Amino acid sequence: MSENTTALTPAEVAAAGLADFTPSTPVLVARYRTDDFASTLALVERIGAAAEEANHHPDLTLGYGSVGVTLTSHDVGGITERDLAMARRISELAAEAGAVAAGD
Ligand SMILES: C[C@H](O)[C@H](O)[C@H]1CNC2=NC(N)=NC(=O)C2=N1
Repeated sequence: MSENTTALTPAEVAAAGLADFTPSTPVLVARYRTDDFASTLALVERIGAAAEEANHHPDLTLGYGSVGVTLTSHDVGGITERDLAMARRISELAAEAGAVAAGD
């Protein structure tokens, strides 16, 4: 396999000594389509309440007919069980709201 199709390990990336670039932390991402801004805002409100209850917060991108969700555990710089649990909860809330996950 050529060197252009082999995934580098984090150590190999670090050893590259790149000047302006750093590896990003692993994240979970989802995108949900909604009917309009008001329904997106209502879903964001419910996601926010769940995040406050769990004390584990996603990054959200709110749009007219969609919301983007990114989950990672900032304190450890990676994906933890907290992210998996919040992803499951957000999927439940989106389904209850009739929001459709991109790719579905
Ligand atoms: C002080 C507070 O408990 C921490 O900052 C919590 C808040 N919500 C959080 N959310 C996420 N995604 N990662 C964290 O590490 C985190 N830490």
